Amino acid sequence: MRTPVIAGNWKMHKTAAEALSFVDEVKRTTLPADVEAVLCAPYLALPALAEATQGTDIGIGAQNVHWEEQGAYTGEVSVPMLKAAGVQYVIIGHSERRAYFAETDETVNKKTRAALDGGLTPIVCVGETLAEREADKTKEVVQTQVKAACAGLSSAEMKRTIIAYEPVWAIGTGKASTAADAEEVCAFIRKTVADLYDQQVANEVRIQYGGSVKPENIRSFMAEPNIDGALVGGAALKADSFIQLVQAASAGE
Ligand SMILES: O=C(CO)COP(=O)(O)O
Repeated sequence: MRTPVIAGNWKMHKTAAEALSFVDEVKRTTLPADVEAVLCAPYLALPALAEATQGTDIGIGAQNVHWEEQGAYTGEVSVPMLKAAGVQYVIIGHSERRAYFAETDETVNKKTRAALDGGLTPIVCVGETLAEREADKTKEVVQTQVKAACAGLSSAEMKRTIIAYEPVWAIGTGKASTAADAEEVCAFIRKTVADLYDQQVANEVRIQYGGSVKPENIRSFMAEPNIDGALVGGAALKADSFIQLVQAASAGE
């Protein structure tokens, strides 16, 4: 069975010191062993977080990465740099990066390729805007994004890739998708992977839902067969809320 992944995306929140006090609080509880818990922090907090979580089951992720290993790319950070800092995951192609920082399906693919080559687990974000949903284009948009992001990946690489379905209209709005609607799209993403690879690969790929997930609604998403966890923004900024989200994703709940 697929291990659920609950990943907090802190976006542009928390200094290194604030990140450390969050982790101190999380470390005071025992998190369920059947859930992968990940914190995706701003670059500057990553080395401290990686050190503070050594010997725990908490994974650490970045929120972006460049596809080259090094070079004249002012302001960028590479996969080997993240690896050296103790990072294991990286969010790629978040809708905020697509909208504000000109990320395209092509750069998302290059970053996914680089992450996998360098031994990081990519969390690739896909999702439609409100206008696209209203124009009944959700599946078309998501399929195009998944196909582009995963172009050229081997079956083994695809299995290591996490896909996060994040409808743009649900992010930070307090208006989460219904669990049924999210399930429909996540099932469609799994079918897209099955068509691109085979059913076995599709069965192993983890697909998260993201967009206004909170402790109060996470159980409804986790109850769906094709939703394997969540990518969480606002509700992952407080340790007690993050702990509740991870606990709610456990089969023991
Ligand atoms: O963008 C998100 C996670 O990547 C979702 O953010 P919110 O949980 O704040 O809606």
